[in-house]
Amino acid sequence: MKLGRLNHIGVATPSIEQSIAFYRDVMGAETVHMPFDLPAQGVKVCFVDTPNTQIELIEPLGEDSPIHGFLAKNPAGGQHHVCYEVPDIHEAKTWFEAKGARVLGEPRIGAHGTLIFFVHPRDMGGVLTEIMESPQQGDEH
Ligand SMILES: CC[C@H](C(=O)O)C(=O)SCCNC(=O)CCNC(=O)[C@H](O)C(C)(C)COP(=O)(O)OP(=O)(O)OC[C@H]1O[C@@H](n2cnc3c(N)ncnc32)[C@H](O)[C@@H]1OP(=O)(O)O
Ligand SMILES: [Co+2]
Repeated sequence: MKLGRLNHIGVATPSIEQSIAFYRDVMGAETVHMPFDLPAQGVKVCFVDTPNTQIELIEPLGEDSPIHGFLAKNPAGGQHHVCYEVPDIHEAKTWFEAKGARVLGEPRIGAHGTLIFFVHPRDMGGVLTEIMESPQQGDEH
């Protein structure tokens, strides 16, 4: 498997609205996409475009959100995960499992509408890593 494009950097926040204001007013973001809920993944999501990737702002959605634990430890939020693109999500899952890394659950639809999975941070040098099947050519990034 080859290291693919950095699709986004996930940033957990207690308030997407406050983080949008920060990226717009302090960081000078020009394109902030409409926030949307991903109930199946327990997060509210907002993508902020940078010239070569995106910031994915994530806020807990529901009692079982997987980011409650992270925000309990980091109440102001923080860098949560990185996401790389792969051409074939199933091949990538087999690759990481063969390397002895813990793939968390089965591939499921992520925020860009393609299949994703996560690899446990303890097996990834401390970085929670999301692997995402590349959008079809021509889709918005
Ligand atoms: C999918 C929609 C969207 C998209 O892009 O498509 C998203 O990206 S949604 C993102 C939110 N969803 C997830 O994060 C799902 C995967 N995450 C998990 O399953 C958990 O967060 C998990 C298992 C990584 C951590 O579980 P928990 O929060 O309960 O923490 P633990 O105390 O069990 O942590 C164990 C160990 O891992 C360290 N840890 C936890 N979170 C992170 C992190 N974000 N980055 C780095 N390290 C992390 C934690 O400190 C513990 O380390 P230890 O050395 O044992 O103290
Ligand atoms: Co993500």
